[in-house]
Amino acid sequence: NFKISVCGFFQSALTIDQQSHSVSVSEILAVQELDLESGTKDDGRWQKMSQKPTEAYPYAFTVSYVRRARKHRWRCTDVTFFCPEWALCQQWVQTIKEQLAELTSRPKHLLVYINPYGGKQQGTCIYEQKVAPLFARASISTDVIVTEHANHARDHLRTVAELKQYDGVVCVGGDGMFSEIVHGLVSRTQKDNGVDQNSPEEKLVACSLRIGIIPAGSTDCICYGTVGINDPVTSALHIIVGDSQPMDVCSVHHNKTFLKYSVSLLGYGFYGDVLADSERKRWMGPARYDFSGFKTFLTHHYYEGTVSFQPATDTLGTPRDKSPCRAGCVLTSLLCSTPENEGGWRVIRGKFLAINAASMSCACPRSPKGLSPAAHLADGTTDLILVRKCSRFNFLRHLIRHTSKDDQFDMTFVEVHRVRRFRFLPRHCQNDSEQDLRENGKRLFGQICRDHPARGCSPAFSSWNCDGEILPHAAIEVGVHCQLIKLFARGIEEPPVFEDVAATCAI
Ligand SMILES: Nc1ncnc2c1ncn2[C@@H]1O[C@H](COP(=O)(O)OP(=O)(O)OP(=O)(O)O)[C@@H](O)[C@H]1O
Ligand SMILES: CCCCCCCCCCCCC/C=C/[C@@H](O)[C@H](CO)NC(=O)CCCCC
Ligand SMILES: [Ca+2]
Repeated sequence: NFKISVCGFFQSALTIDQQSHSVSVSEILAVQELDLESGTKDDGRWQKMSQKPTEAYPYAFTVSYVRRARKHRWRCTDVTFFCPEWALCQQWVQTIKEQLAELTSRPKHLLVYINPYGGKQQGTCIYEQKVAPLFARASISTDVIVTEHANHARDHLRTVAELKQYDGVVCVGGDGMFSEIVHGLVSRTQKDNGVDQNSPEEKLVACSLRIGIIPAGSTDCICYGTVGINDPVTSALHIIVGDSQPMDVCSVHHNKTFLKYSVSLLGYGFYGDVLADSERKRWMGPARYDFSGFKTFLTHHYYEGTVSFQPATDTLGTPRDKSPCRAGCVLTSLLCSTPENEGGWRVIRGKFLAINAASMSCACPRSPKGLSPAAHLADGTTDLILVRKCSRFNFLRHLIRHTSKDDQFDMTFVEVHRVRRFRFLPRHCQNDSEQDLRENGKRLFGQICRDHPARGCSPAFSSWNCDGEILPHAAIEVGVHCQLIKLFARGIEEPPVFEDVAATCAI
């Protein structure tokens, strides 16, 4: 009354409850023979088995595999098989091990950076309790570094010898920590390949090491937008199975000098001001964004300037599409190529409450569909969202739509363009040589305005929020580098089919 076959995938028909269940080998995490003589397993999990060996079936092995749970969560589940013969048991264990060994995309050795101060300051605890045991079970070895200061991970990656010994880099933290890893890896790759990051037109060399994110931050929007949930166990399992998700990276330059890379949001005006205010309230933890968001909404500052951009006319999608980027997305599977007919530049001058460039959806627990719901992770474009000066009431309507099904772009004062490159020049910055002088003066004026808000007084300059970090200049040039990095992720899977599986079965 049972059948097991291996034909590209491992299949078992369970005798219990007459249920049948198949698990792809690619989603098996580990196989372990049970030591029945001592009556227990190395890690004590023996107690959890719902059925003990019988005289007829005295040998057993356990397969750990990925089970899909609610809301894109993955969990590690064990199933124990009992065998009548020792040799049969051995044969199964060996066969499964051989099949697993053929999965060459799985990492064996990882470099892990933990930010102990990100989010709710739980990074170390999350890694030790939830992630390290899973890596150990999957026989992944690690070198772990708990960071001691900001940019520790970035600078270590830039200089560490023998980076090639690793199959990937893992960061335990939030978007800021991920950004450090991106800067470290991208800079290192350009240095190793003799590429000058200061040239905005330069084609950058893609990084070969994949990056894993164990979410332990405040927003975790990169993790949320590439996995579908900010859950440490889910992310650890995506790393173990060796998923790979390419991602675009924007380079930001000022005056032909490299400033920063951005993977999620470049936001001037509203999101820049929220961030600038919230940085002074880090002690509040993730709640600082709600506080500063509310405060910034009330101040209702607008900023004048000129946005120039190169529309991505040759792409298959638009920012108003109804279908979001999901696992197996066709735009992501296309190879990046330099468009043959790069379109001309468009120029828009105006007064803006917000200028946002979203290279991915920027979905996060605060806004499950994100700033640009149809943005793609790896299509070589960013969605440029311009929110013109409008009433507080209308801006509130726009913001609230980020949290509902309504279209936040379907408003007269909002426009959105899918672009490959853009520039921003704040008003009063007429030429580059004058720029810094003017910026410093206006920044001072802006600060006075901020500190003593008066009716009709809006500061001349905001700041750019670059993936959660403030940029030192308002005038910037941005270019998208298609699929410059790869993550241990697969994009957000479509809603899973629920499965129930009994924990024990017989061969
Ligand atoms: N040991 C450390 N001490 C102080 N700061 C650190 C340390 N390690 C990393 N950092 C910095 O802390 C900043 C914030 O960290 P992280 O991104 O992990 O959390 P977060 O800001 O709470 O979350 P999010 O970025 O998702 O909003 C990062 O920019 C990083 O450079
Ligand atoms: C009245 C209800 C209004 C609700 C409006 C909700 C709109 C939320 C949109 C969320 C956009 C998140 C963009 C992500 C940016 C990250 O790169 C960055 C680093 O973590 N986070 C922030 O800057 C933190 C920025 C946090 C902003 C709130
Ligand atoms: Ca993109």
